[in-house]
Amino acid sequence: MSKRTLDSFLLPPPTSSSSINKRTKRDPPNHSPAHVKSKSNHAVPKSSTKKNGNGIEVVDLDEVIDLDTPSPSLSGSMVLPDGQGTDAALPYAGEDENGEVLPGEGSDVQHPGSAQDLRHTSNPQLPLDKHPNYPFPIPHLPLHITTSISCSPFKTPTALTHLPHLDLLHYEPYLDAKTSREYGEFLRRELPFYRVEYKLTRFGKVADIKTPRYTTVFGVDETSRFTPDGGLVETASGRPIAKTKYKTARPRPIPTCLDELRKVGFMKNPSNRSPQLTLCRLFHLSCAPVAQSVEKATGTTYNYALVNYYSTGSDSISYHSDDEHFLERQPAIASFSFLGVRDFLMKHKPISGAKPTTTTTAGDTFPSEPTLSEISKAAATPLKFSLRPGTMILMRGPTQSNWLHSIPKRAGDGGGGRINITFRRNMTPAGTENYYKYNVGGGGVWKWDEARREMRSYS
Ligand SMILES: O=C(O)CCC(=O)C(=O)O
Ligand SMILES: [Fe+2]
Repeated sequence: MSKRTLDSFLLPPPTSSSSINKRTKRDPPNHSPAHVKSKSNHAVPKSSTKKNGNGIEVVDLDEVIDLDTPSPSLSGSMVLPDGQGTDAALPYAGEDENGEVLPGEGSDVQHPGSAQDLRHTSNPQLPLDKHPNYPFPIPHLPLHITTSISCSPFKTPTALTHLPHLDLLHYEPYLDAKTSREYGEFLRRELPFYRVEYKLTRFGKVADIKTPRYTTVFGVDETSRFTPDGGLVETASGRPIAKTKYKTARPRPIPTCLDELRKVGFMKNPSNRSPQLTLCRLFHLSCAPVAQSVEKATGTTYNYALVNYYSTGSDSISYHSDDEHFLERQPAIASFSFLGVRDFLMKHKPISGAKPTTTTTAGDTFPSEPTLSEISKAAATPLKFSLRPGTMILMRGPTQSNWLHSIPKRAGDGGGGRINITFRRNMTPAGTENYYKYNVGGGGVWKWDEARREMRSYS
């Protein structure tokens, strides 16, 4: 989420329909996998519509989506990535600020969190990465998790296109239960998280915003994409980026992150600006296998991964849409859930004005052009998904520009904490700034304490 998306929640939605449903040359060449089960043009069964505690009608999609679809046989239908079998994680020691590889052994690093020996998380065949200015060993994603991810998706997705401007693939699940649990635990245990605070000026008043969840982000830059070997970056070919100010495809410095690291003593040598590369490495090792799998499954490329951790039921994200100008025109956003189960609500933005034409990415057409009353119904009747571990939702086509989504607060511990990763394709430097500002930005540094099973503050 970003300030802009928060604004788009607080402000009345745009009334012009001119920005809706026009496909441009920049749109990704989405394809619909042949095995997608379509729920397009099907009315939602009445029995799935219930009133929630506030008397608002909610369509419970768990009763609409067929959860019992047999999985593709792992020998017959698995999606094998190119180069499968070559482990994503190679021995690596970090880099200096010029991108030179640093020696991996002999570091005299003192670990503020040294009680945590993270060795068990690593692929036993590979040495741990270290970096003199980052206090934790940099683990490799265990090989069995990488291998299992490369055999995903585990189930065929259901396409939901039965409501105006909705174009969504629902993988229930995308990763099998064991892989989901181990991967979710790996991400929670190994990634640095932030509790971002920022000021928001609205109508002349400045509000102090405290983001009600833990966040972290990994991106390469807007000209690049994840690489199969978990290495640094590879410039995307054939995609001209107008006015890019970056000459080389390298991870960006993350000044706010560096300041935080310095403040809390993560950096022993402040003149060395390399920790961000180390963190990029960590993210790359963690996320690249999933990014590659989902690129293959959905025919879209990604260059950013945003991670949310909802530690209790009080952590949440309010209604917003991810339709910022720095994403592609009709962005495809792949959203994964791990560990605790939380509700995901979606509702159509209230639209006034001319009727838009609707064609879904899957090529289906809404049976008739949606009427204003169909749109208002979709705006007044939220859809509810229970996001279970391993689930993936791909929101694409006109969905982001027309629908809002949220993870509401709920009583209790939020299922023991939930991890969410969204993969996105950022097109401009402004997107990079935005992502780092609102997902790393100001506010404290946190890391999971495995012994106490809670987030630990390093601020
Ligand atoms: O946690 C989720 O499933 C949603 C996260 C989200 O909407 C976002 O990060 O923009
Ligand atoms: Fe979102």
